[in-house]
Amino acid sequence: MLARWTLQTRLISPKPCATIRFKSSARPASFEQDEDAVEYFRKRKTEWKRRQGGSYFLDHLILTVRAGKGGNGCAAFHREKFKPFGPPSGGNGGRGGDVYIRATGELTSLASVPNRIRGEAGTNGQGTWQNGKNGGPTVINVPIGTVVRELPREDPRSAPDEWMMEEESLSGLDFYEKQEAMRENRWVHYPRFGEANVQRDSFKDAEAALYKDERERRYERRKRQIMHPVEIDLDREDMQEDDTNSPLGQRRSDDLGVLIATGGTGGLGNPHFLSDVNRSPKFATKGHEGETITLSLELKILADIGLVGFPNAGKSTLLRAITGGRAKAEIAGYAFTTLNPSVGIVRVAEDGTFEGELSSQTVHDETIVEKAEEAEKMGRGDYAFAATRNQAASSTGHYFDLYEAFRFTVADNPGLIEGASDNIGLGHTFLRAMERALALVYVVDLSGPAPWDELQVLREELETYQPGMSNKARMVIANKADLIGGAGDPEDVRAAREKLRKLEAYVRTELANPEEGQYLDVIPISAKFSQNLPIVVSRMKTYVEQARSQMDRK
Ligand SMILES: Nc1nc2c(ncn2[C@@H]2O[C@H](COP(=O)(O)OP(=O)(O)OP(=O)(O)O)[C@@H](O)[C@H]2O)c(=O)[nH]1
Ligand SMILES: [Mg+2]
Repeated sequence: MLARWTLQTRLISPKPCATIRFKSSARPASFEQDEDAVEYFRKRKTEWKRRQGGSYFLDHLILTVRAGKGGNGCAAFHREKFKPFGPPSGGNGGRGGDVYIRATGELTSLASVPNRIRGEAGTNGQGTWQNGKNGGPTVINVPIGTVVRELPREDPRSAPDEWMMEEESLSGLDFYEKQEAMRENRWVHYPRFGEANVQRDSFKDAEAALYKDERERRYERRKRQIMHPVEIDLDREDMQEDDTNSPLGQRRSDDLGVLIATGGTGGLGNPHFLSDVNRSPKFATKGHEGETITLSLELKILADIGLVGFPNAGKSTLLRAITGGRAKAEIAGYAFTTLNPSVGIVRVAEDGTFEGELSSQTVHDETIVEKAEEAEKMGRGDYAFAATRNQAASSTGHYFDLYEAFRFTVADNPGLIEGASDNIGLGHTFLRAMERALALVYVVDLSGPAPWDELQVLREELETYQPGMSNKARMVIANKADLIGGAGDPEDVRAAREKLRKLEAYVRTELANPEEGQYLDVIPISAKFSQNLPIVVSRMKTYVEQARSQMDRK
């Protein structure tokens, strides 16, 4: 009763939450023991992730780009001894920086791309005809294979452009207030001449011309958005546009990629408004806002193999085990530990050994246990004489950098549960990453009461997400085999064998696709204790090889 009461007060009153807002590493020891608090924070984190609707996953991102704002023009007059009325001398503002997008082989996911990007602003013009400096270009680096699409303006996720933002800020004002606010956004006045300026006909003419120009710009921008929305398939590293300002046939010296948003033009200095009727213009214009564009970035292929399984089946443990601990997937004994798909690279040598196999003695325990062990080792000073990863590898005759013959990527996913299609758990969003995987692998907990039921749910959920998707599944990994069979008691071993056989029978009758001659392999393993992994890796390697050769043939 007491436990429930504490949980409820946390939910309604913000104060205790505020006091326990620290990083997991900085949590006091007592925090980990307060199971209610841990449970509450975990649920809140899962809920938060779900609300994002998958917009920040590694393979998909909604990105708002605003190119740089142009610098303001300057209203100034030349001052010189014996020349009381010098000519207007305000410089123009610098152009705002453009934003480009470029594919690079150095990245493998969209994780490093921020979801808001602002181009560099141009600087303001100054007196004595000094123009402002142009903003430099901003380049967004994305992995090769990224498809970039512009979201239409009607899409609720797309960011408002400068005119929509202005409209919003002016709502509720009367005509004169609006007029004043709009002038404020567009004009720079010579000190103390603001009120006098706006009365003059020359200013009114200039203002009419400015609005006309703005309407044209706005029309052109909207027309472009409708007729030619940005859609780029960045499948090569050297894609770049010719620089329209460079002499014919000459390429831009720097590889900037493809232009996606142009910077705003700089404001005009007051000399621009010099005319027969106005010999002393005391106003200049402000710089234009840069182009705003909302893009959806999608990575075509994220990983070769996708792991699909219930929460806690041991997917993250498996990924760590087959990558030799390089993939930093978090492992814990509660559901939805993994909130984002993460990708690991499996490296296989010529003789079929893989990196994780070299450290087959390693136990991949829960992250919190591993961290505590590491800290203890560190405290004892054990690391001072420990072999480095390369030394350890060379003692077994393997330098992976030298003998690596094949590599493929495996994605660890958040857990999938029954009803994911109704947005229970993390929903389906992360399965998008798996849509284009070359092969899928089911991971089930063999120690559970009915692993075959899990398989059925997984298959149904895949099919609900995308009909035909479950055909990509090639293997069933029966994890946690160490937990069944007891301590070698013949009766327990027999029961364990029986269970495995039942699972195999289920897979053969229910999951196979005999028309295509496809039967799924069932492989019992223990990811935690790295048992029976070589066979898993060699089968995965075969699937990837087959799928790749089929892709080449197409
Ligand atoms: N005994 C035993 N325990 C295992 C094995 N594999 C994983 N576990 C344990 O099972 C629990 C869950 O493991 P995770 O790897 O976090 O499971 P997951 O499928 O990634 O779970 P989610 O991220 O929540 O979907 C942890 O407590 C692991 O230590 C295994 O082979 N044997
Ligand atoms: Mg996990």
